[in-house]
Amino acid sequence: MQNLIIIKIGGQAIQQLRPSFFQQLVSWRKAGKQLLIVHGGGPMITKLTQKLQLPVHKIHGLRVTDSETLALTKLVLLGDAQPALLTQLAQHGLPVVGLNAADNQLLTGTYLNRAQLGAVGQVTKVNVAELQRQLATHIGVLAPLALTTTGQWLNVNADMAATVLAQQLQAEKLVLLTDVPGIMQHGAVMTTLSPHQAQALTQQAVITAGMRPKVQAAIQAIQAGVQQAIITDAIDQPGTAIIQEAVI
Ligand SMILES: Nc1ncnc2c1ncn2[C@@H]1O[C@H](COP(=O)(O)OP(=O)(O)O)[C@@H](O)[C@H]1O
Ligand SMILES: CC(=O)N[C@@H](CCC(=O)OP(=O)(O)O)C(=O)O
Repeated sequence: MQNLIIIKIGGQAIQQLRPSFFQQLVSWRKAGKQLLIVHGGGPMITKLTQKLQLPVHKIHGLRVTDSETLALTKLVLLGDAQPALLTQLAQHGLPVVGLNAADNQLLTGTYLNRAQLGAVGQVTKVNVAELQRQLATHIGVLAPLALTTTGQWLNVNADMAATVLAQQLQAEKLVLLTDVPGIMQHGAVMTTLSPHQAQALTQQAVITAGMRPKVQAAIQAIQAGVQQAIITDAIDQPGTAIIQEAVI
């Protein structure tokens, strides 16, 4: 889908969307773009987990998800984060549809490392035809959950889910909208980042925590043929563009 833009919105970012975000969506739609939003909700999941005095444990930005945490994750993503986003989009006159893995087997997944991470998954199959049908008329708002072939729910990092979708739907652009203006080094935003630089900065612990899966996801998208992958805090700001390694 050459005219498809996929936007991943982090949980923090959902709560601080600016008027320019909605204006950009309106103008993309006028220009004939199809839009799919993959939403996060990590901070809200953490808040509820802590409120219930359950442990929060992350490994390289991925939430270790036992059965209680999985139940809370589904509750927050489908009962709080997604409706919060749908309401804001609808208030700006945008046609939206809320989606999740269980709608016509939209996202199928497998466990990433069950022994270490519990019910954390990766998306292995996308029901492309169903998504194309929905996106022809609506802005899709999709939760980062997948279902195994035997019907087990999996918690998927939203950046990773957005990337697989960008690959499988052959999106022209992937925007990872977060709470920082881009990848920072020495207090400044890097305008571009290559896979080689990303590896070095991760080893030097400049890129840490939730930025790790985000950067890996953006690299994977570019390497799979998505033309643009951007990490930014505002949809109309350049942020950090992930670029292919220069050929010497
Ligand atoms: N080099 C870096 N540049 C910018 N942010 C970084 C960097 N390394 C780690 N981070 C952290 O990554 C966070 C973004 O990841 P995350 O909290 O998972 O966001 P989101 O919820 O939007 O997916 C930033 O708020 C910041 O704390
Ligand atoms: C496996 C895993 O870590 N899943 C994420 C899913 C939500 C998410 O990615 O939300 P943000 O984009 O707001 O961080 C989590 O449980 O936090």
